Amino acid sequence: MWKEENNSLYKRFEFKDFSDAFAFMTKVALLAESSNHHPKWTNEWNKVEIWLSTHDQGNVITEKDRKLAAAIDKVV
Ligand SMILES: C[C@H](O)[C@H](O)[C@H]1CNC2=NC(N)=NC(=O)C2=N1
Repeated sequence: MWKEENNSLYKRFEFKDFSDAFAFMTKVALLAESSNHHPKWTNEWNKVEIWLSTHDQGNVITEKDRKLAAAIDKVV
């Protein structure tokens, strides 16, 4: 479930190991490039944390963030 936190959509993902986490990140990177909308994220071994906001609109949550969040949920 994505949470609204400090004007961002936030979600934490956990995988079996680093390889699965990085495979997920690779898919998200491709989604981000094709929509020209990029996550702020961290990765530590099997965990990936993602924050989505729209800088161009002054760092607020917009439809672009909601669309990317929905697309990310589909590639997990
Ligand atoms: C110039 C370029 O279109 C912008 O910087 C894009 C790139 N990726 C982006 N990603 C995110 N998350 N928010 C933005 O506002 C944004 N803007």
